[in-house]
Amino acid sequence: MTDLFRVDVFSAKPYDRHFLQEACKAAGAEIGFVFHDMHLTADSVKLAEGAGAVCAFVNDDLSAPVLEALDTMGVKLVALRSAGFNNVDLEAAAGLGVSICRVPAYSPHAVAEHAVALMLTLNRKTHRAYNRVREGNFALDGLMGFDFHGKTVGIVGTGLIGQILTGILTGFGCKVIASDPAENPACIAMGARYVSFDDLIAEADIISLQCPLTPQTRHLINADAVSRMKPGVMLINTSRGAVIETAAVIEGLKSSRIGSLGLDVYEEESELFFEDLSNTIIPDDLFARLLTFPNVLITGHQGFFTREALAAIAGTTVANIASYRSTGRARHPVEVG
Ligand SMILES: NC(=O)c1ccc[n+]([C@@H]2O[C@H](COP(=O)([O-])OP(=O)(O)OC[C@H]3O[C@@H](n4cnc5c(N)ncnc54)[C@H](O)[C@@H]3O)[C@@H](O)[C@H]2O)c1
Repeated sequence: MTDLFRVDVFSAKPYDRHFLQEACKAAGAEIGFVFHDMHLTADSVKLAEGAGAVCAFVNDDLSAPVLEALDTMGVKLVALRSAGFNNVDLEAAAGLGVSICRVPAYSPHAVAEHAVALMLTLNRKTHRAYNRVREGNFALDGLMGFDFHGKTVGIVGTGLIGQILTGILTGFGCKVIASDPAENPACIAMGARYVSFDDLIAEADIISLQCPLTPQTRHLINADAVSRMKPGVMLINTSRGAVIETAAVIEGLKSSRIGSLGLDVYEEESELFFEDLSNTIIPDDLFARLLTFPNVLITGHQGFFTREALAAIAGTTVANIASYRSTGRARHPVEVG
């Protein structure tokens, strides 16, 4: 056997194993993956002893203590299988000389289409209709929706995903307004109008969050923002959980200021998502409260979960690692600033 570069993959699900091994084979990369089901944490990091790199996902802990432990073990590369990198202490990584890389784009279509799935389901209540019809209940009471055509959709963050979402929604005949510190000409060309965040939340019938989690966007949707939204607004979050302050949207739902809420991400999701907890008691009371609302639809961070996206994530991850091995620099590094 040739000299394989050992990469320890944390939070590894069967689909991660499959797609990473396929990508490795396709690229002819000399990588030996070691898969761990558990998250990367200050406790589990010791499993990476002897590895050349670790490969991590959205709920893995890459805070300073974990990075220091990796550095002490001689692990100098963290390959993220995600676009977002809010779970990494970049300053600490830079100080230690631990390289971080990510998958900047895999399938923005996957996430944009999932946001639309949440919107359409909440609006036309197909999740409730499915159950009713199976029980022989063909009554329509409570299932009334509205036409998307002509409605104003506010997209917060018009990068790769926000741009695809703009195209889909303008195709529906929606008016798209957007807020983003960097205007995207492709969105303007499709008819989007840039406004301030304050104007967006006041004008939109549907608000969709597509920005990264940063210190500026943490709890962007707080009690004050909710109080300035249109009564009955639909709020969709497929970005990162902590862009929304959960307690504030619960109050917004109770007062009916928020008419419906679709979440693919949740601020405390690392304790919940990606695991089968159906035989356990969920200790998170805010999450449990969200589940009681008929107008709330939650999916467990599955926006990225398409065949095309998983193949692209694995392909870019393998390319990042191979490039780091041959040149000392990953193909898509994440750097401070
Ligand atoms: N649910 C999922 O499975 C899933 C999958 C992939 C990505 N995501 C999330 O979606 C986010 C967006 O992904 P992307 O590929 O479109 O990223 P991107 O970097 O292409 O676009 C992000 C956009 O947000 C803008 N932005 C930054 N700060 C902002 C602010 N304060 N207000 C408004 N806009 C702001 C940026 O200027 C940029 O245009 C990722 O950061 C990630 O957190 C979720």
